[in-house]
Amino acid sequence: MADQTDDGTKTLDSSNSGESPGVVFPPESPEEGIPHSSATHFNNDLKSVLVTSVLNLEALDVDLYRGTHHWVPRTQRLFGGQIVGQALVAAAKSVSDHHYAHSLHCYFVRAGDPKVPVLYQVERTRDGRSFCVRSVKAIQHGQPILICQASFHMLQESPLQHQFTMPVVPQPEDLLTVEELIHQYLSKPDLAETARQGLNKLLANEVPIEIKPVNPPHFYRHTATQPKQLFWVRARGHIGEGNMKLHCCVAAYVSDYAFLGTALLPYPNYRAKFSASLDHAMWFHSTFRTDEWMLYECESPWAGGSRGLVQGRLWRRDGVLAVSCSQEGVLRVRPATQPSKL
Ligand SMILES: CC(C)(COP(=O)(O)OP(=O)(O)OC[C@H]1O[C@@H](n2cnc3c(N)ncnc32)[C@H](O)[C@@H]1OP(=O)(O)O)[C@@H](O)C(=O)NCCC(=O)NCCSC(=O)CC(=O)O
Repeated sequence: MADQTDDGTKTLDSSNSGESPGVVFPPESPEEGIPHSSATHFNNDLKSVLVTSVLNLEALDVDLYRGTHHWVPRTQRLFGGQIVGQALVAAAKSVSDHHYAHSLHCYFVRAGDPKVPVLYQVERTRDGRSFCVRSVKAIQHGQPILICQASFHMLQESPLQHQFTMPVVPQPEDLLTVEELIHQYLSKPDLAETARQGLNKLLANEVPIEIKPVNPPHFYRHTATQPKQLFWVRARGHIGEGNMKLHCCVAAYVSDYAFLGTALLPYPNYRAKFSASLDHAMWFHSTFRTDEWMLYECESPWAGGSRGLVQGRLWRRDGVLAVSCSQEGVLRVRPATQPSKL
C-alpha cells in the first residue's frame, strides 16, 4: 500500500512488485532528492508557461506587483523557486536595460499560501554608476514570506577571468527524461498497483521544467549515495534569446527544484517529515538560455542540526559556467521504519 509521509514523500509496500520493501517513492515535490519532470502533454514549441504566466507579474503601482501560481507542490506550500523568480522579475523592472542581475540573496521567512496571490514590493536601495541594489519583499496576508536583495551590474570587461571545468557527462540526447524513465517502470509487468498509481500521478504533475538525470533516479531508493547529483534541465517551451533578465528569473525558478534533496541522498533510511529551503543565493556569471539544456551540478558539503547546505552550478552545455547557487534548508527526519503521524 502507498503511505504518504509527513512531507509528501510516498513510501510503498512493494511486496508484490519484486522490489525491496519500504522503499522511497520518487519525489512529487521539490523538497525531495530525485528530480523528476512533468506531464508529457506539454508542447515544447509553445511559449514557456514560465514566461506567459508564472513570471508575468501584474503591475499594481510603482514598484508594486502581483504574481500568481502555476504549479504548487503537494506540500501545499508555494514553491520557493517561484517566489525567488518572481521577486527577481519585480526587482529587474526597476533597473535600466543596461543593468544585469549578478547576484541575489533571499530568506524564506514564512510558508507561501497557494490560495492567494503574492505581492512584491520593491525598494530602490541604491543606484550607482555601475551597480544597482534592490530589496524586494514578497507579501501575503500582510506579512513577508520572502525577503530578497538583488544586485545588478553593467557589463564591464576585465582581464581577470577563470572558471572551474564542467564535469564530463553524457549529452542530453543520450539520456531519458524522467517521464520516459517512469514509462519504463510502468512497463514492468510485476509492478505493484500502488506503485503504478503513484507513477501515473507523477506523470500528471505539471512542473514547467524538463529534466534528464545523468544518473537515473532509483525509483525504489534503498542505497545511500554521495550527496551529489547531476541533471540536465531546461524550461519547457520556447523563451528565445535576447532577454537575459528573463533568463536569470527563469534560472532562479529552476535552481530551487530538487536542490535541497541532494542533502538527503546519503540517508535512505530516513524520511523527511519536514523539509523546506530557508535561504537561497545565486550568482549569475555569463549569458545563457534557460530554454536550452543546462547541466545542474548539485552537491551538499554539510548537514547537521536539522539543516543541510547545498551548492549548485548551472553549466551551459558548451562548458561555460553560467550560474552558481547556494541554499540552506531545514531537514527534520524520522527513521523510515517509523510510520508517519499523518
Ligand atoms: C522554516 C520555518 C517553518 C520556520 O521554522 P520554525 O520552526 O521557526 O517554525 P514554527 O515554529 O512555525 O514551526 C513550524 C513547524 O515545525 C515544528 N517545529 C518547530 N520547531 C521544531 C523542532 N525543534 N523540532 C521539531 N519540530 C519543530 C512546529 O511544531 C511546526 O509544526 P506544525 O506546523 O506541524 O505545528 C519558516 O521559516 C518557513 O516556513 N519558512 C518558509 C520555508 C519555505 O516555504 N521555503 C520555500 C519552499 S521549499 C522549496 O520550495 C524548495 C525545497 O524545499 O527544496
